[in-house]
Amino acid sequence: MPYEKGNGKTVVIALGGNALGNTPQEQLELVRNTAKHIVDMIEDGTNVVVSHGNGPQVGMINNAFAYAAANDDKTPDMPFPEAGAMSQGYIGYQLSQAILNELKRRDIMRSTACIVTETVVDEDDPAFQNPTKPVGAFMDEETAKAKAAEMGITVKEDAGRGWREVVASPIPKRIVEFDAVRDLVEDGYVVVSTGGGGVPVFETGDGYVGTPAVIDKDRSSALMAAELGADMLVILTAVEKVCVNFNTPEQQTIDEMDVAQAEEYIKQGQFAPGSMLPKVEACIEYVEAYPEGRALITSLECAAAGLRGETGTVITAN
Ligand SMILES: Nc1ncnc2c1ncn2[C@@H]1O[C@H](COP(=O)(O)OP(=O)(O)O)[C@@H](O)[C@H]1O
Ligand SMILES: NC(=O)OP(=O)(O)O
Repeated sequence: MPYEKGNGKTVVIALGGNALGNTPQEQLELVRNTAKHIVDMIEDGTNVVVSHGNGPQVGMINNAFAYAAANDDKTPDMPFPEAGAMSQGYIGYQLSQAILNELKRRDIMRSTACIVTETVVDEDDPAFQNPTKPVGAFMDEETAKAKAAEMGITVKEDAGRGWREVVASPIPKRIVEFDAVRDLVEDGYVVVSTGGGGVPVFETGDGYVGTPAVIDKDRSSALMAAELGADMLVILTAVEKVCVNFNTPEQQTIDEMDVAQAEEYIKQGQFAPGSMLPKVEACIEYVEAYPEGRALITSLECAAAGLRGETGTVITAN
């Protein structure tokens, strides 16, 4: 039987950490639930490109290889870009399998395709001088500072939630496999791509070369959504709506904001760096590049309702 094509909107979904959990085993359980919410959108005919985070996972892979290589002579040193590609591979495998199983359960004739994706970054990006992207597990301050001294890594406090290793997070310039993603979407595939923002690569005279960094997946998703001319960028995280005065007695949810209002809130410091700020910035980048589009920030559980315009925070160009 031929596969169906979506006949509705095209959306790029960026999945946050709560959709994936902390270990491969926990993730396998969680992605089944994540897949249900994604397939709720597909069932309405929506064409979906799914991207996902990889901060905890690439940190875990990197630490595991570093530990093993330091303690035996059989384990090779694992370059960071390869660790990033491994994280895309196993997360993408679990996600696309869970989505495919859910599609089959509902007798929806769509199929999935998972692409290990590279994203071009600029060698002169100032991010390489100032690491900001949290990777790996949370630590207490003492452990984090001891690891930093022992291993020469940079650690920072992450939005009031503990300490983590940080690596450079350069700006995504171009998604290398973009044409393949577009063609697959046009052919009706549910595409998992740009995981972990894509493996960061430099474009050199000799071709693409991986570099040790982690791109913010929300920014790469914004780039993908703008290039595709997607109707919506959907950023799914742990909160139903973005707030002002977050976590204070004066907290208020935001239903909708245009770029000017969002920039005003950014000036006021309403969105925490390393968590909500890059999400709002990614939404601004997308609607500025593609003003017909609408960006939505909401929770996984509210995703389908958010697409119907019933909840979440919507960001528009004006
Ligand atoms: N102004 C804000 N409004 C809502 N949530 C905020 C705000 N500032 C910070 N946050 C926090 O940011 C978190 C989302 O960032 P993070 O957990 O890093 O993303 P991800 O879901 O991609 O892993 C929310 O769950 C919330 O705890
Ligand atoms: N690459 C990336 O943005 O990962 P997290 O969402 O897990 O931080």
